[in-house]
Amino acid sequence: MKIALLGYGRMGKTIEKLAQERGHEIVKTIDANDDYDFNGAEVAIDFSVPTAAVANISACLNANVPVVSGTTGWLDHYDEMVALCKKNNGGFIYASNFSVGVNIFFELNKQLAKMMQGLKDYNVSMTEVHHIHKLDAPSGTAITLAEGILEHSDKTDWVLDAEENDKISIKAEREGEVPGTHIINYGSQVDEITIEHRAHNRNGFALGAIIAAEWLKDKTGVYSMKDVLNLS
Ligand SMILES: NC(=O)C1=CN([C@@H]2O[C@H](COP(=O)(O)OP(=O)(O)OC[C@H]3O[C@@H](n4cnc5c(N)ncnc54)[C@H](OP(=O)(O)O)[C@@H]3O)[C@@H](O)[C@H]2O)C=CC1
Ligand SMILES: O=C(O)C1=N[C@H](C(=O)O)C[C@H](O)C1
Repeated sequence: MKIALLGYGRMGKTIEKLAQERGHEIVKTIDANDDYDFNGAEVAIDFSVPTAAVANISACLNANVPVVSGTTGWLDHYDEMVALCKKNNGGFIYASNFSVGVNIFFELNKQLAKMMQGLKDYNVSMTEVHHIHKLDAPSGTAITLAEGILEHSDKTDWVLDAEENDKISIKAEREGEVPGTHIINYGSQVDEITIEHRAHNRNGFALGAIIAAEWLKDKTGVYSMKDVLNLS
């Protein structure tokens, strides 16, 4: 498969290595100020920066190149990208986290939220820990986890680095080179329940994005990682 990489940083380089090991060819890498010549790419993978994602995804869809995006921090514009994909009859997948482990954790989180619904003695909160270079907070994964809890909770929203009774408090910590840790806690006066996902490196995110690209290559439509992994 011929792949174009938008964003050639930590994730772009990890994806390049794993994609080549799977027999794929990186035909183009696009960083800031590079032109959008996709050089015959059959699929594009965008792991860039929050301010570039919309332009990058639009350029792919306008060039009829199916696009997998893992960039976080731009989701206010998600509906616009969905509309553009549909208008162009293109292919598009966004996921806040492409690792198989986190996608299972997303489902576990929803199941736990369902079980805790109505148990007023417990208060839910979340902590995410990432490397000091990360531009956005809270992480995209933390937002997806919060949305999963909100589906089964009396909480009305999430709030970053603050405590409000009717909101899920998300604490964002930045520490060294941590690849990504997400912790959900239900605490009461008598005990607490904690679930945690800890990435050991970036390979899980990268492999998931490549699997998504292999899956999307000949498809049109807007999909999620749940479709790719066939999670019920
Ligand atoms: N969904 C998921 O599974 C995961 C998502 N992410 C997300 O992916 C994104 C990238 O993460 P990471 O690789 O660690 O970040 P990096 O900062 O290492 O890489 C980002 C790259 O994008 C480049 N860039 C800047 N502007 C543009 C532009 N206009 N077009 C194309 N590229 C551009 C940067 O270049 P320069 O340095 O020259 O500015 C840099 O090379 C983040 O949003 C992160 O949150 C990360 C891991 C997993
Ligand atoms: O910036 C990162 O590194 C990561 N970003 C994603 C996010 O914001 O959730 C996924 C992963 O946690 C690593």
